[in-house]
Amino acid sequence: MNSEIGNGHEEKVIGGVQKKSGNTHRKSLKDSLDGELRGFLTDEGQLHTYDDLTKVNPVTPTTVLKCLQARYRAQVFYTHAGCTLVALNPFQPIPGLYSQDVMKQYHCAPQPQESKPHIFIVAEEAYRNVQGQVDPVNQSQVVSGESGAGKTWTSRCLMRYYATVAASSSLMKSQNTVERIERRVLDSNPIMEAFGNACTLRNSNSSRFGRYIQLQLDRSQLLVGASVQTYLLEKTRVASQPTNERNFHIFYQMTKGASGDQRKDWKMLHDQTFAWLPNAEKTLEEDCFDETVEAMVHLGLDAEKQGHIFRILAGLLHLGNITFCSATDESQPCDFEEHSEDFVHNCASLLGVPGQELQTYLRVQTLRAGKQSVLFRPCSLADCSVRRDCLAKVVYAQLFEWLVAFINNSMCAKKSTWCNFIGLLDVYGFECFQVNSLEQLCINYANEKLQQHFVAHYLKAQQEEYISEGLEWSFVQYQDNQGCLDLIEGTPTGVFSLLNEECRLNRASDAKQFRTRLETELSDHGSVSWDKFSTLPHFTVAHYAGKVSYQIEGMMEKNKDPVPPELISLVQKSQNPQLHQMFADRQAEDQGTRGLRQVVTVVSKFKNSLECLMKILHSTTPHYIRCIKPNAECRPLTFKKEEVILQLEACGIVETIHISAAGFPIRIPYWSFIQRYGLMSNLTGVSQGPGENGLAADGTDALAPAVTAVLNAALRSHPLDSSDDVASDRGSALVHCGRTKVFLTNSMLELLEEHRTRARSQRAFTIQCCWHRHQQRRRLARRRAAVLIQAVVRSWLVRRGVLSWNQAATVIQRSWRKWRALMNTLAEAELDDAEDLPEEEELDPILRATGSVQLQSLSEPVMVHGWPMGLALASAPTITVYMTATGFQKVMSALVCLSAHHFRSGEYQVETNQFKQGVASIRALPRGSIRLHYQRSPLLYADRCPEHNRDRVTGLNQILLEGTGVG
Ligand SMILES: Nc1ncnc2c1ncn2[C@@H]1O[C@H](COP(=O)(O)OP(=O)(O)OP(=O)(O)O)[C@@H](O)[C@H]1O
Repeated sequence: MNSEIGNGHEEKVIGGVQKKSGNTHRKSLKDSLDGELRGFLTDEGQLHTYDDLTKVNPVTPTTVLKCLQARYRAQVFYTHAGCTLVALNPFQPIPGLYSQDVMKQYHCAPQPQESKPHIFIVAEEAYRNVQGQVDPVNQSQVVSGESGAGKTWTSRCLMRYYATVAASSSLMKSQNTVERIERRVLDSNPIMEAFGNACTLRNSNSSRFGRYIQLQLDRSQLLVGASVQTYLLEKTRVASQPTNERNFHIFYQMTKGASGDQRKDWKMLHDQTFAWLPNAEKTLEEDCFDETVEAMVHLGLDAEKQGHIFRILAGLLHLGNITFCSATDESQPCDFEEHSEDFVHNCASLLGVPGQELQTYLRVQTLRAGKQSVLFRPCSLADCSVRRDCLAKVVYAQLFEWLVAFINNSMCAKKSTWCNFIGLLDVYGFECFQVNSLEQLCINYANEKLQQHFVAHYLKAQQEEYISEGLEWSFVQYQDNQGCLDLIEGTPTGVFSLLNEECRLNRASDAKQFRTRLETELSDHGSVSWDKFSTLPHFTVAHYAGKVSYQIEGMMEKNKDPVPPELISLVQKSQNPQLHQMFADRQAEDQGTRGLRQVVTVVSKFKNSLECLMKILHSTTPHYIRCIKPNAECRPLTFKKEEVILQLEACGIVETIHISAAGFPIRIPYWSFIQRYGLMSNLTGVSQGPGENGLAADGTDALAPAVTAVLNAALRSHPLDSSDDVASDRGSALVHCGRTKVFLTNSMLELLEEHRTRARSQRAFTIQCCWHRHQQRRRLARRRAAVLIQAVVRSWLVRRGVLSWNQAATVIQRSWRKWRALMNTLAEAELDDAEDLPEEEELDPILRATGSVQLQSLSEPVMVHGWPMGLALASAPTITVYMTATGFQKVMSALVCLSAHHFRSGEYQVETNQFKQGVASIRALPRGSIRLHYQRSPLLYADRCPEHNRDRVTGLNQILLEGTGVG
């Protein structure tokens, strides 16, 4: 990246004009602090990270410039400067900087201003202001800067942003309308640029007109329409182009992009050259005919209308090739040069006007003598050229105006459908050339007006507010340009008034005479000066951005902008419907206005339209975007400090920075302050609305003590110095309490915010504790209630269970008793038949004691309880059974066991004599053998083994067998 610093001449002379770059700027650039201290205050390595120029430390033009340069080097092109956005032109497309995703990102951000500085922040801020309906709801964005700084580019980006944002938030129903309007708004750009832009020395796509675009939004902030207002088209360019510059793009587009048929129609041969198309060999990306035609189609300009328009333009090109030569007889009109005959003919044919009349009126002036008689006076050679140029200028200007009206018709919504608007003002920046004339005076006057608006909005408003709030603060002196404005627009002794007066006097204009008049009338004005030694009459105006010297010669003629009436009548006869329509309207207009005031001069027209614009601006919330051209050669990524600082001063950024940084940029009404920060000193009880609290006797808001308490609390939170308060030195440097507002520096605001965050987190903690306690209590109470309910239910269930068990037990007992009684009876009856059992004393005492049956195998005795005895028997080869039949159940068990084993075959031997019958009695014989007497038992169920599959030893049997070692 290149970086060039100027050599700091006392006075920089640009185009014969003294720019305010001398002492001031050199001082600005050298007002740097001592190197070590500067290094301590500002980390130069981090300069590119500063998003706001008012935050660099210390805020001087030098550091600001360095910051901008560092950011530019890091390819960061947008930086805030207080309420203004500074946009540096990269002079090369930056991928992804304006993509749809980036637009959506800014649109959806909760706090867009906290994102990286971007043109979309300004766009979104304006859009949200409309959404929030904060007064004044309508918004305007003033994009300014010198030629080539990027104003048109920025306006295009803003338009694309709104088209996207409005479309993205639209409902399906309105999608078509939004797309249609959005498309049309965007399509108006290529047309306006083709007809209104040209390649100049300073910018290859320079807008030669100013424009104010109004984007109309409905209640839901959808884009429903748009309108364009244009200012001061540089129509002289049609007929005369400054050296090395070009005509309007549309002419080159036509000659380069026309088809064979079109060329034929427009009478343009391939090798045809046109005097009004200099530098035609230069090919620019703006020479894109197809794009213009496509946009025309989208906007509703059909092929027929386009044909008429292009024929008019081609006619003008042929007109430019007409040249004159003096007639041999001086009383006769000038002659056409030889080659011009064809061009006159072509021109007449393309414009659809009678060829003969065109030839006449280009060279002859008609003078009315009374109502009837008309005199013809041949024009001088110079006048002939002037008349030719006049015709071209008036036709082109009228065509441009018609196009703008057509675009407006196709985009503008009905007044009933929109309620708010966002306006984009793209105006030419401050201009000063070698030779400056009426155009520059008008342009610089417009810039003065806008600067005043800026000053009124920001700088002046700040100062006035400080004063009205009783704030004692040494202000940075800003340049009030009211003096300069009075010089230009003042009545009756302003430049414009005197110029108009001169034009209305029906006499030949004399520059020297007018200069003397100006000098006499304006001698008291401090903003005008005269170079007594200059040969050319001129006057020098001290504009806010520097001194500009205006040449008086030709100014009056330009102001009158006379159009020979015979030429107007000629085009009114045109067979070209477009041309005819354009001038039919003009006639009505001219007649009406001329009736009221003899001459409507250029400056009075311009002044009126500017006043309307200023009225609109004053009724809206303004946003400022200052485009900066980092180098005059339009080289990518080249930053020239000297050129940038001039522009920063010219657009008032330096003043903005000073005021923002030195003063108290934040001001909050007392009531709002208490609302936000009252919690820091437990002032939450303050509930009055704004203004309800009234003012104290000295005009101070009655909330002042409360505010002071909050501020003191914040100031005393300083870890090192807790004795600070509002009145202390540190306090008064950070904050000031006005009559109704608190004025804060950024650092005080940060301190307050920090304090507030802490206070809020303390409150949040307390609330959380209370809430947890409350939750805990509720949980405990619920648990207790649940336990109680469970206890009651369980006891009820137990009671119910016990009751049913009791009943069941009673039933079982009863049944059991009944059954036992029955068994007893049966057993008794059975045992009555049995033979005598051995005496009790003969039994083994063990058997008697245990009540068990002992099965004596040959190897070892086996004790068997209950029915598994059968198995034991089965596994013993020879068995001797001793039984103590102390109970009937035991006997029955033995019976069951013994009855079971007979189903097993072969492995053991049991002596039975009644195999198929049940055991009727058991006898233990003295020799150790057992004798079983079977008979059918009435207790059939007792024979049954619980195991159905008697062949297998499973379950308890298995366990028992294992336990006893059987098997
Ligand atoms: N943000 C940008 N990114 C890339 N290139 C840019 C940007 N802004 C401007 N340019 C380049 O700078 C050129 C000049 O910009 P633009 O035409 O917008 O200037 P201007 O201020 O409107 O000039 P004028 O007053 O002469 O119309 C553009 O053609 C474009 O090439």
